[in-house]
Parts: sequence; C-alpha cells; structure tokens
Amino acid sequence: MRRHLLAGRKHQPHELDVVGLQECAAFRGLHVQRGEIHDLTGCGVDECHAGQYGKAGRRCPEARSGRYSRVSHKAQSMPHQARKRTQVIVVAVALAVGAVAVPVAAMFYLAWARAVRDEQEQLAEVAGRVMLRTRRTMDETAQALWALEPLRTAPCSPEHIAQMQAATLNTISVQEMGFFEDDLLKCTSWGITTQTVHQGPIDAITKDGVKLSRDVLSVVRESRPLLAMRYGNHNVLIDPARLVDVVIDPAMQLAVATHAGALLATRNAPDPAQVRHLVGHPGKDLDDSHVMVSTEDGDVVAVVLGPRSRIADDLARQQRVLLPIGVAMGGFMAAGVVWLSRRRLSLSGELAIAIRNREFCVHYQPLIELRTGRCVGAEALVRWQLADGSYVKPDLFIPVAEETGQIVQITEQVIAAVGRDLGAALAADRTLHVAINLSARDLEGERLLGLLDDLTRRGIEPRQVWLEVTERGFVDDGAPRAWLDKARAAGYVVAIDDFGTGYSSLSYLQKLPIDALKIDKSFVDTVGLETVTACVAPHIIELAKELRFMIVAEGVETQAQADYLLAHGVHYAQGWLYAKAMPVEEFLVFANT
Ligand SMILES: Nc1nc2c(ncn2[C@@H]2O[C@@H]3COP(=O)(O)O[C@H]4[C@@H](O)[C@H](n5cnc6c(=O)[nH]c(N)nc65)O[C@@H]4COP(=O)(O)O[C@H]3[C@H]2O)c(=O)[nH]1
Repeated sequence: MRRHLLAGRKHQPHELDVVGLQECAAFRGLHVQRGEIHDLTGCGVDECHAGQYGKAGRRCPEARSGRYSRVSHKAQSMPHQARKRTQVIVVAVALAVGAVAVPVAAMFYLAWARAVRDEQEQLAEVAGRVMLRTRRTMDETAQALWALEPLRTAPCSPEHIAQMQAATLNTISVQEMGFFEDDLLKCTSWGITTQTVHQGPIDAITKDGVKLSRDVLSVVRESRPLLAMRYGNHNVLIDPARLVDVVIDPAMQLAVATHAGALLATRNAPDPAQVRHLVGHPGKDLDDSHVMVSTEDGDVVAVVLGPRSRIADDLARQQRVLLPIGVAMGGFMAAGVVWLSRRRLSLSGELAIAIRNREFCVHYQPLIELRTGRCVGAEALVRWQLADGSYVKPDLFIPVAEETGQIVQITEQVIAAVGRDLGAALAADRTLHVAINLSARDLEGERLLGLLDDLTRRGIEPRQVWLEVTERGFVDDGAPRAWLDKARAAGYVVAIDDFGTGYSSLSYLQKLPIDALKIDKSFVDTVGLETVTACVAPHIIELAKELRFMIVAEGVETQAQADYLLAHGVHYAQGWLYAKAMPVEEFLVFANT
C-alpha cells in the first residue's frame, strides 16, 4: 500500500500546502512550529491561509485550520498501513505454517491409525481362527459325551468301557473318557479305576450344559494339566493346547477364557491380567506394549495379543504412501494461503474489503460560475477513508478499480452518498448541480440508471445531475454510447471530462452526445505561458462555444487563469483558486457563503 500511496501521483496538493504555507508565513513574519502557524505579529494567520489558497473571503477549508493536519494525516496512514501489512503477513505466515503442519500431522496420525487398524485386523483374523478351533473342539467333544448319555449298558461293564474307548479313539481332541458315580471316578476308557478320584470344581457351564473344569490331571497316564468337559456321569479330558493350535507369528500371544475370565488355554504365556481386561472389554485395544483383539461367542472369549513393535513395519509403509500426500496437500494449502494473502495485500484485495465495508465517502469540489463568482455546484470526488481517518486519493485506486471492474460498486456507493449528502440542497436550490464521475465500465446495463433515478426520487431534477465521462467512455460506439443516449434522453447532463488528454480530435467533438466539456487542467496550466501546447486551450474553447457546449475549466489555480478563461467565454471553473474538495458539511457552508 505504501508503494501505491507514494507512486504514480498526479498532483501532490498537500506537499504544496506545506511549502506554500511556510513561504507565506515567512513573508508575513509568522512563525511555523510543528505544523502550526503562530501569529507573532498578532495578525495575518487567516490571510496567509486564505491568501495563498483561496480568494478573498473564500478560504480553502483545508487551509483554514492553521494546521497541516492533512499532510501529517496522510503520513500517519503509512504506519497504519504498515501495521496492517505486518498483521496480514504475520497471520499469513502462521496460516501457511499451519497449512503445511496440519495435513502433514494428519497424515502422520492417519498412517499410525491405519497401521494400528491393519495390525488389529490381522489379530482379529487370528482370533477368529482360534475361536473356530475352540468351537470345533468343544462341539466334537460334546458330541462324544452326548453319545453315551443316557447309558444303555451296565456302568463300567466291558461294553461300557469299550464304548468309551471307541469314543476316545474316534474323537481326535479327546484324550481320555471317564465315568463318575456319586462324585467318584469308577472307570475310564482305559479300564476300571482303583484310585479314589473326585470330580473337580466347575469353572464354567456352556450353553449346552457341558461343565468345564481346568487343570485336571489324568489318573491313568502322566500328562500336563488337561481341560475336563463333563456331561451327565461322563467326562472327557482334552489337551487345552488344541484350542489355540493355529498357525501364528511366534511373537503373538493367545488365550481362550471363560466369560468369567478363567483361562482355559493359553499360548506364548500372555499376561493373565491383560487377558482378563480384554475379556471384560471385548473388541480392540492398544497399550504401551501390545496391540490386542478379542472375540467372543456364548461360551468363551478368544484373545490375541501382538507386540506393539509389529506396528512399526506397517507404519513405515503407511508413511511412505501418506506423507507425500500430506506434504502435497500442505503445499497446496500453503500456496492457497500465500495467494489469498497476496490478494489481501494487493490493492484490489484491499478495495474488495473496502467496498464490502463501505469505506468510501464523497468530497465535493465547488464549481464556480466565472461571470458571477457564484458557486453553482460541485464535483463529487470519491475518497477512500482508512480506519485511522486518513484518505486514499482516487488516482491511486480508481485505475485499479477500473481494471478489475470494482469501479461499478464504487460508483454505486458514490451515487448513494450524493443522494444522502446533497439530496435536500439540490431539491431546495435548482441552480445547483452535482457532477458525478463515471467510468467506461459503468456505462453498461440498467442498474446505474436505476440508481440515478433514485436521486430524482429525492426531488433532484435530472438536469441537476452531470455525468462526467472521460474520452474513453466515448471511444466505443456500442453499449456505452447507447447508455449515454439513454441518460441524456432522461434529462441528465453528459459532460466529457479531461478533454484533450485522450484520443479525441477536435473534429470528433461534434459527433459526441454531450452537453458540456471539461477542459483538462494540463491545458489550463498553459494559459499565459509561452509553451507549444498553450494554443490548445483557446482552440478547445472556441470549438466548444461553436458547438454550444457548456464549458468548465478544471484545475484553475491562479486569478490570471480565471481572468483569461472568463475573457474567452468559459462558463464555469473549478480549482484550488476557489476551493479544494471538501466534506459535504463544509461544502454546504461554502455554497451558501
Ligand atoms: N493540482 C490541482 N488539482 C486539482 C485542482 N482542482 C481540482 N483538482 C483535482 O483534480 C481532480 C479533478 O477530478 P477529475 O479530473 O475528475 O479526476 C478524478 C477522476 O478522474 C477520478 N475520480 C474521482 N472521484 C471519482 C469517482 O467517484 N468515480 C470515478 N470513476 N472517478 C473518480 O480521480 C481523479 C482524481 O480525483 P482527485 O484526486 O479528487 O482530484 C480531483 C481534484 O481534487 C487544482 O486547482 N489543482
């Protein structure tokens, strides 16, 4: 913004103010200190302000204050803008860092979550196989038991023992079968029992009514602790290792437990406490050392634990796939942030915000009838007011707004402001008019004409509204011309602005649909000078008179220029000789003075 404010300025009125005011003060023996004039002689401050910039009795309101407030004002806008820029840059950097960090962190997390999920899925598949194995073992064992109940032979008769032997041999999981009477083992599949053996405590009862007892030892042969399944008077002994006899990674740990948490079978020595925890909370889990999964059916719970280190390999694989995606997303988002912040920092971005926040107001530069010296109207000049109260001059942002098309919204705000500001004054005094600047891009569609009609609904007559269009607005013979014809037909006055600075030749002038011509300041400046272009102003004036246009001279700064223009038949003048653009309240005072 700073660059914009400093570069490409057409006029530098405030700097002229300072120099001029200082010179004037010195001439009159006044003392200038910190932007204020102190009257050491007791007179002359007002004269100095008025004499240098306004004609007698009509002091330029900007000079009247005795301060160079607008000069310092403008200077103050720099730190404000710089602060704003810094804020935007800081926010943009923070967002850009976030834009990269968030997707990369998200991908780290996703890779971790997917690695854990994959591992748990593998464990769940093993748990499913363990459960299937357990179910089959228990089911076939139960079948063998049910086949002997009720007993159809004499208990422990050779036939009965043969039946038990056959069941033992035919059922792979069964190691031994026994027959109990009055809680005592009477015989087994291997013959009559001579020892006193009681039925052990029951750990669980299946939904089929089979009772389960752990850690039972065979009385017939030496064995490790077995799992007893009992139904009626018979029981079978099975090796619990069968329940967990599935192909697994050696690092995995397995367990089959009852719903009460009693371990029926384990493999690779899982921690009983961990197993019991999973029995109580079936599903998937993860702790500092293990990934865990459990699955259940009505009778038992199968638990599988894998070391957490198993995740690492899969994690590295997932990261190889996902991290580049995260980095790409981060880069994309960071680029978006950079693009947005650049846009925000760009003038058009600032303009968009200013339009949304309605930061524009209008100042009015009086238009003087040369013959009478009377104020007969004003040119509405848009001002972009910054948060610190300073203004951005239109030369700085109008070209950008025209380029981007934002000018249409600005013009809409200007027309609305003119209605609010001058509606009553124009309705009360039909000799006053207001000139509104339009850009070529404004001359399309019906919307703006509708807004102008809103002005007339405030009691303003169309002839009191001058539409100032630069030569560019007339270059195109198509839509803009038709638009201007419509506006003229509705009674609005069309003026060609900055005449002579563009493409139009003098002969072209007679073909234009205009009522008034504004002579550009650059030609007014040549009045009375011995320059090559000094002859242009009289030519323009003569032709405009021939074509019966109203003639306005812009940028009149000296009385000599005003005298010359009056002598040559120019009707109106506008310039710092009379007044600069000013807020509406000051203009209304000026117009009535
Ligand atoms: N050095 C000097 N300058 C004088 C003197 N008298 C007037 N000026 C300045 O000359 C410009 C006259 O307006 P313009 O030729 O229409 O030139 C305008 C106009 O082309 C454009 N502009 C201003 N307001 C609007 C608007 O509402 N819409 C559009 N489309 N353009 C606007 O911005 C231009 C610059 O406007 P401003 O900065 O307000 O500058 C104004 C005014 O302050 C003088 O005696 N000496």
